Amino acid sequence: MASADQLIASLQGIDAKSFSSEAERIRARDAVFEALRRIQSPWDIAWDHCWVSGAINAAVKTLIDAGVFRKWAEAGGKPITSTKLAELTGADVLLIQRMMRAISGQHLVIEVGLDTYARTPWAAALAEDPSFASIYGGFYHELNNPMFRTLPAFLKETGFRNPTDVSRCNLQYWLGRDITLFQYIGTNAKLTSDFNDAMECHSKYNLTPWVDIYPTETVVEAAKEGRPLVVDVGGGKGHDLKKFLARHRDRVPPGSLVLEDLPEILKDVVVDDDLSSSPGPIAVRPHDFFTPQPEGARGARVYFMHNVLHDWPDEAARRILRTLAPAMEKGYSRLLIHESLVSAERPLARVTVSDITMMACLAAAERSEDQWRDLIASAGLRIVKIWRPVQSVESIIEVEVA
Ligand SMILES: C[S@@+](CC[C@H](N)C(=O)[O-])C[C@H]1O[C@@H](n2cnc3c(N)ncnc32)[C@H](O)[C@@H]1O
Repeated sequence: MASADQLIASLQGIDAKSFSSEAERIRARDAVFEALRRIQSPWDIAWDHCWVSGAINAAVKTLIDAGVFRKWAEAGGKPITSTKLAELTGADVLLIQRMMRAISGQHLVIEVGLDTYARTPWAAALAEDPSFASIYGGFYHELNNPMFRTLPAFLKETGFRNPTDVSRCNLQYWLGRDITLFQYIGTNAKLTSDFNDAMECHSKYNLTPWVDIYPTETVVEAAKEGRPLVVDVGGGKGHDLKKFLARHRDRVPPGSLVLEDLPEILKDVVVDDDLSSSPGPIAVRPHDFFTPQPEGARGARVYFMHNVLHDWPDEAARRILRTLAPAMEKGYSRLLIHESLVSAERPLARVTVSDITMMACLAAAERSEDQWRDLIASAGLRIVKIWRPVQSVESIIEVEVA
């Protein structure tokens, strides 16, 4: 018989800082989650799925919109009552009390006294990192979560076929419009900015930075003069180029890091807010990756694609690669595909959740190593090496012209 007291005692005092490395933290987190599922009754699990997710997302979004986390931080971030939070935000005290009780029940804040709450690292991050708070904004709240509502009906209506047509998938079924995901995001400035923030957060919190996986010193060492160093294809806000820049600032000539994305996605992107030089190291170039690379972006040492190809079914992904390949110099240029690999056995839960997300919004998929090999070979390219960090969600597939 397991002793609840013993178990509870062994879990007391554990937090994210209790482990010797990030890989150890993730191992422990996954084990605790697995144990939780074994302890939960079927009803506990259904309760989490069908009640908790919706109610808590709504409470969190309401508290963010009311300014609770921001005002709490401005007031010093110490334990605080709901009454004080209502006073700071001008919101109804009863409403704030109910929302705070709800998120406290999920251990998102800690009840330390009567109606008094302390911040967790999550609650502090909502105030300190605006892009983290915006995850609960236009992208997830207005798009990512609601689009799942229609996925089962769409799959039923289409005879439970695996979707592969990006222009006739669940997104169009849900929206009732003939529009693809990135076109739809581009129609709304707030959604575009929230989407870019969400991608930045993935890049910041969901994985090992690419410069810690791939030996980026080889990029600067081998660089040919007058050529771009890194072209970030579909690079969003440019957060991955900034990681490279932070590592190699002294060895990056002006304009040699090229940020490419659709014009509407790049419209409000600022890459050089912390850089005084002009022109800065990062050149922003609107570009559609279904068209050939422009003159200034050819023959680069590295073409970098982070979470781009998982947005596209095989045929479109092959077209993107075949369109890019002629810009690569054989024996010199590398394509770094920074993506998840679905393991044959016990694939990471983050990857399988992302797989269903790709299915729902783009009729696309996360790929296994074999699927990546087939796709890359079919575009006239070959894999040099797969850099696969321990316990990390995403790997780097290093590719060159075959
Ligand atoms: C999942 S996001 C990844 C963004 C960024 N690489 C990152 O990892 O945060 C995919 C990116 O591809 C861009 N994209 C979609 N279609 C494109 C196209 N036809 N040409 C260029 N970029 C495109 C999107 O705007 C988006 O920024």
